[in-house]
Amino acid sequence: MENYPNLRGDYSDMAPDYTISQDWDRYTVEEHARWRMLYARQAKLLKRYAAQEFIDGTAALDAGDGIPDLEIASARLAAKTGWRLVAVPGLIPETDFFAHLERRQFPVTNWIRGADEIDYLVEPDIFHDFFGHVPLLFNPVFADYMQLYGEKGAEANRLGTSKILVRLYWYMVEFGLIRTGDGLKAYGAGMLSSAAETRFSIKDNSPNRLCFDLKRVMRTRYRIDDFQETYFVLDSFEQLFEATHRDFAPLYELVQRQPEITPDQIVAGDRVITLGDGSWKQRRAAA
Ligand SMILES: C[C@H](O)[C@H](O)[C@H]1CNc2nc(N)[nH]c(=O)c2N1
Ligand SMILES: N[C@@H](Cc1ccccc1)C(=O)O
Ligand SMILES: [Fe+2]
Repeated sequence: MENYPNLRGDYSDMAPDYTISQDWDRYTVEEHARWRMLYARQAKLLKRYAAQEFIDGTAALDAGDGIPDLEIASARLAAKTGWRLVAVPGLIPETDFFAHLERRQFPVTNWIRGADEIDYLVEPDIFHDFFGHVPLLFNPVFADYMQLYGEKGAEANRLGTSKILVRLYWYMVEFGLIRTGDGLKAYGAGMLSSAAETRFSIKDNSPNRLCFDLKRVMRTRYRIDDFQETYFVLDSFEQLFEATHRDFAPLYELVQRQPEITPDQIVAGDRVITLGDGSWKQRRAAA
């Protein structure tokens, strides 16, 4: 939460676990129309840019007609993988976020982005949380991964070390790519809720696209205020699940002792080489 420049949302009447009632009836006609526009535009990009598992989950949700009622969507999701949706006023502290995932509950922000930030916004809104994250919760492997992630999160919080785990979430849940027989596809929620970053992450030749390597992901800092400089590519969701389950804890000690690297750097043996003109650092410093 401390990273985000301006927290929005009404946190006044929420429960201790940050949940609120969605009050689906209070959305305006204009907000529903904005949802339909966002949805129609992004749905057009899925065939070319999104992983099939994501497309399947979107079809199961069938939420194109307007801002979804979370209780209805939650019942449909629970029947499939046991995940439920809860409404929250916006970004919530990592401890609470992980605790929800550990209980197979996904927090969904209750407000929708403004007309002036349709292509990209820094904070998660209901379009990002619902359209971006919920479809893959219909996929059994990813559904289990997200709960495992929550369990690791609770453990990391007890160790006071969630920074490294958040990188894993950031790169592999928010901005992950996957290699398929039909080429490179996006599955990360952070890309697939942003039309601009969806295209950028697959088509643009400026970002690095690296094979998934858990240790490198754990060491690499990320941006919260712009498209990513580096995307990691999975061979399968099972690969992510197995690596996290088996290697996160043992690697954790090692990574703690190594210097962190920025996305425009690569590690060759014991050397760290900065790619490009190092502009990432200036931009980062400016951010
Ligand atoms: C996992 C990591 O802590 C991540 O930044 C969390 C923090 N809090 C959040 N809070 C909400 N409501 N939604 C999110 O996606 C996140 N992401
Ligand atoms: N940038 C995403 C929203 C997002 C916020 C925070 C983390 C990841 C993604 C969008 O425009 O839809
Ligand atoms: Fe997200």
